Amino acid sequence: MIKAGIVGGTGYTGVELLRLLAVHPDVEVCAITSRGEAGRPVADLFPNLRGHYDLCFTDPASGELDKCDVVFFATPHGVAQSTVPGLLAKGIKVIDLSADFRIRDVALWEQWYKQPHACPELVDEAVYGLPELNRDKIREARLIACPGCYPTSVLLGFLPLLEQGIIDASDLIANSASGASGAGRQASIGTLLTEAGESFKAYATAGHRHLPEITQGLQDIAGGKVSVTFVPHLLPIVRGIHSTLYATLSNKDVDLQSLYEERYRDEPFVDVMPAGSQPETRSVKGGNTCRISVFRPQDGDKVVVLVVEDNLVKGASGQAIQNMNILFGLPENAGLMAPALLP
Ligand SMILES: NC(=O)C1=CN([C@@H]2O[C@H](COP(=O)(O)OP(=O)(O)OC[C@H]3O[C@@H](n4cnc5c(N)ncnc54)[C@H](OP(=O)(O)O)[C@@H]3O)[C@@H](O)[C@H]2O)C=CC1
Ligand SMILES: CC(=O)N[C@@H](CCC(=O)OP(=O)(O)O)C(=O)O
Repeated sequence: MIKAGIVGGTGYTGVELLRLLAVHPDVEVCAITSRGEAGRPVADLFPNLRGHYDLCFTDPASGELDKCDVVFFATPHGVAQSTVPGLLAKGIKVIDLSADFRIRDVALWEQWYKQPHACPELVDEAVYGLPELNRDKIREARLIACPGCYPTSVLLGFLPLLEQGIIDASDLIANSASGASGAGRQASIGTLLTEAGESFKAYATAGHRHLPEITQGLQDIAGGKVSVTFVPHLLPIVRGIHSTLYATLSNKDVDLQSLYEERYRDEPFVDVMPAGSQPETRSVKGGNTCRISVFRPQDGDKVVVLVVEDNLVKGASGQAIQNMNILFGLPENAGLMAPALLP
């Protein structure tokens, strides 16, 4: 039985990890931290977990994490990097849901995240936790940097086209939208029902911190320079990411549907939908599956890729558990097989 710890247990990705791990056959959660709720039973704060956990929150500095085999960081940026070196030195594996170790160019990370990096020496060692791209490296990792929810959708959507080199990589467009839970439980006023409800808007249009992560990932896939325009939007829903991706085909003779079906045929959590499908976020709510459909409107030279995922599952906690399964040699879908919740 793998002993898991969670730092940041009172947040949305933290409680999502608890929900998913509650039914994981090979994992026992033995520590979950909160600075403000230490001593309080987890199920007090999250009644959906009653009957599943007898655990109480502990302070992050309590030392409880030392008895874990793996620790998940479900914390804001800048938190994991101050604790990770000590955990790794004790032989504990780390799976970080924050952006602390995703961007290899530390100066670029510091520019976008507006803080000095506390352990730049670990950035090059960290493995970017997108299984569909890095499964073999994840298997051997000590430190895994889970992708952001938007980057997960954009990278999986563009991946087959860039791998085959059949699009102009100098002019990619990613129009993405997220449910309000993407901002986290301690979010700003902007995601309150009274503010976000019955409305739809773009944000960070001048530049979002996912741009360098998305660019790095697309360039890793393409093996060369990529230029992408990324515009996030806020949806008046709780969960869900919808990305609409645009590119110009440099080769119009490729059967796009077959290309996507072939590339993702053996991927347990990428569903290439039948030609002409319109993926909906409600079809992935609570599940770890990312659904994709691809179009070439009017048989022209543009390709449009539609991608949906649950930002808290494939976009965060589900993908983190998928990475843990790979890391510990477990069935990759262990604890992740429940279908999405619909309606
Ligand atoms: N929400 C989403 O859809 C996604 C989020 N992410 C990333 O995952 C991480 C967590 O996000 P999310 O769950 O939404 O965030 P929340 O704001 O919901 O939760 C943050 C958690 O971190 C804890 N925390 C805050 N500061 C510290 C600290 N200094 N030391 C220890 N714990 C701390 C808080 O616990 P307490 O105050 O009780 O100690 C809280 O439980 C973030 O980096 C986010 O960017 C990634 C993909 C998707
Ligand atoms: C709606 C909303 O606010 N979404 C968040 C995305 C959260 C996420 O993906 O987490 P990382 O910051 O770890 O990448 C945002 O735009 O910042």
